[in-house]
Amino acid sequence: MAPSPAAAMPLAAEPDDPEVEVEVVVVEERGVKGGGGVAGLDEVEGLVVGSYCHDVLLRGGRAVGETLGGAAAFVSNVLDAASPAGASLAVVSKVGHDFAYATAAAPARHPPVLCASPTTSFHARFSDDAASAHAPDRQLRRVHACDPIYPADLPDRRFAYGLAVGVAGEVLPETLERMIRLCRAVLVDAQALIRAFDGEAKGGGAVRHVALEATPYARLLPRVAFLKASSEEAPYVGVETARRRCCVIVTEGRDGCRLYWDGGEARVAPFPAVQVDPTGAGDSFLAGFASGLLWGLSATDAALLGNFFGAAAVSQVGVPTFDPKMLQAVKQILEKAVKRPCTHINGNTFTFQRSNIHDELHKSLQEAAMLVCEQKQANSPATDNGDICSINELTSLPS
Ligand SMILES: Nc1ncnc2c1ncn2[C@@H]1O[C@H](COP(=O)(O)OP(=O)(O)O)[C@@H](O)[C@H]1O
Ligand SMILES: O=P([O-])([O-])O[C@@H]1[C@@H](O)[C@H](O)[C@@H](O)[C@H](O)[C@@H]1O
Repeated sequence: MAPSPAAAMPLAAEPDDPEVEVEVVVVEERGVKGGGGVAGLDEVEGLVVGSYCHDVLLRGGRAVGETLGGAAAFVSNVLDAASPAGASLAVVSKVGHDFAYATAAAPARHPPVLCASPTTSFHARFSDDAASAHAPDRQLRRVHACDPIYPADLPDRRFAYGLAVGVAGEVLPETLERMIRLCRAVLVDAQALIRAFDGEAKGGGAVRHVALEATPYARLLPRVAFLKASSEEAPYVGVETARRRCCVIVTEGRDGCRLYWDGGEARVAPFPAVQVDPTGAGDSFLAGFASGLLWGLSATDAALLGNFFGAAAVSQVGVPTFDPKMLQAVKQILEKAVKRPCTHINGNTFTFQRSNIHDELHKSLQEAAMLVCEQKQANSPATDNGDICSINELTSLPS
């Protein structure tokens, strides 16, 4: 792939931070030496920080499903499936002794820390009348909150990249700061930063948003590489201010996404999906995007992979199971598209612009997306992804 010409942005390291300087050397030594995987990766390790949770899906006042949730579950599911060979993952997540999904694929691969407090749990109430792709289609209520993740909970080693993906306020500002010190590049989901929880007394706290600028996270933005927000969250992020500090990606449901960086922006087209449950779309988007960077794509091209996995997520209830044929097809497409054995996460800069393979990549991934739709049509509604109870009304969740 030809390198994108203009906009490039230094990684989020503080030049006078000795810890970060050491990391730059270590990661470059480990990362670009050839031979590892398709994209030339050799032991590139990522760090995912955020807790698994219990999700209860409600419609018309009654529970229609209970599933494993938490961005860490959706994110590790996609990264494990879509990263190039040679990339590995450490997940720092906390749950209580009541955690119901220890044997589900993501937590079994990346076991959480057990705490005395109960597992974080959310009730997601779906409305029947989501007027547009950007309308809030669910109301979230945090019913239980597990312990926060403290800086001391993070492994004491360096990572090529990190994803801060809290859902219930568990990624503390000091934890994000520690991630920034440990990881060469940090990608953040805005929902980890701007959620507040009303009236925690009975029935848990309704999720609302606060302005990012008013939070202790704001000062860390210049050291963050990418900040992802849904269109509902974007006004609280303040895109015009934030884009001067890091690259901001706004996801727009079935319309795809937009990237905003200092000096440019791009719209990235979506993929077809038969939506049965929108939960986890944003999480899966962010992980698809990160895996695109790992493959060596520019940010705008990597967002295609974000849109692809966002679309795949809405096609299933809970954490999706990917068809191996579909995954193989995606990897073949990327192997063909990415000629250069490097990853932008390992380089000195990110590039943002759409490359000359963008449209071709979209077309090829669209064919792979059709495999997801076919898989969806072939499968019975109940999925084997650790659901407590299977849902018989899948298609009645709003699309
Ligand atoms: N109905 C859909 N059809 C196709 N892609 C979708 C659909 N819904 C979501 N996506 C993909 O998932 C991404 C994240 O979805 P979005 O609804 O914006 O986030 P969130 O789950 O955080 O609210 C979108 O940018 C898009 O790529
Ligand atoms: O749907 P999405 O915005 O990508 O992410 C969701 C979170 O917003 C929600 O709090 C959590 O309970 C879900 O399991 C999922 O992680």
